[in-house]
Amino acid sequence: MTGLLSPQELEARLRDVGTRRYHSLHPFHRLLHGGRLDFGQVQAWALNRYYYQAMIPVKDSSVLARMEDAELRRVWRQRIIDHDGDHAGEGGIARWLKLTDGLGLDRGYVTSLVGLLPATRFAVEAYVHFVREKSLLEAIASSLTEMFSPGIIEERVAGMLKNYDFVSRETLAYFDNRLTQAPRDADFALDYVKTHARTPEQQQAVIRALEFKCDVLWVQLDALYFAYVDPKMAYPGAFLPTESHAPGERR
Ligand SMILES: O=C(O)c1cc(C(=O)O)c2c(n1)C(=O)C(=O)c1cc(C(=O)O)[nH]c1-2
Repeated sequence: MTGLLSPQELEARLRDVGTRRYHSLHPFHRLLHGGRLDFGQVQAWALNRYYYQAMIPVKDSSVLARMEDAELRRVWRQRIIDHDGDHAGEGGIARWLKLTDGLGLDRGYVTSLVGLLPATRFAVEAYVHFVREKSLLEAIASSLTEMFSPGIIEERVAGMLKNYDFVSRETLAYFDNRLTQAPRDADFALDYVKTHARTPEQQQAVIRALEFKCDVLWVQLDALYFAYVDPKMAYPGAFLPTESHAPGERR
């Protein structure tokens, strides 16, 4: 068993997990950002990721419900507001739907989840269950992938704007707010785990929680790759792009 790490050593171990396992390394993202996906494949990505977006506030509500400290709840509740907004039509989920609108996907179809790949559903549900079942420390640690998200978001927005004429700054606006929200959230969560993981066992549990979360993100891209890139075996009933993938062409 590894001995007790200093807070700095723990942070270094966590950053190392990201370097090796974060979903920026996945071949599907390399294709997405490099402009090598067609319109239908980008639609499939946005449609599946909608479920992740929609469930993030459900996940954070579960985390919040387990916090017995009002000060902690006051900080964490901002995450739910960021995604749900204060009013209908505001917040991250609404902005994600602007992206699926911009890609010509019917809102009713997207939000019905009918076209979702089963692996997307299972991965996202696993994240929600994880934060309910594990310790609060592990639940908070599992959000730490956000330490690595500003890099991938900058790469994604620049790459997609350059390479696809069917997306615009406006349809990708979801990511603008994430560039400030993610570092704020990640700094808080990182400070929390560095302060509260006080035994070797707790520190290992924190590292495993981050590895688990990398798995949640990675497996969603595995499923997209299998269904829509190679060997293109989408689950029966899952979203199928139309035959023609001319950029800008609507389904
Ligand atoms: O675009 C991305 O690559 C990316 C990654 C992550 C992440 O690393 O978990 C999140 C998001 N985006 C995101 O938009 C988001 O709201 C979010 C919330 C969380 C979380 O675990 O609480 N991760 C992420």
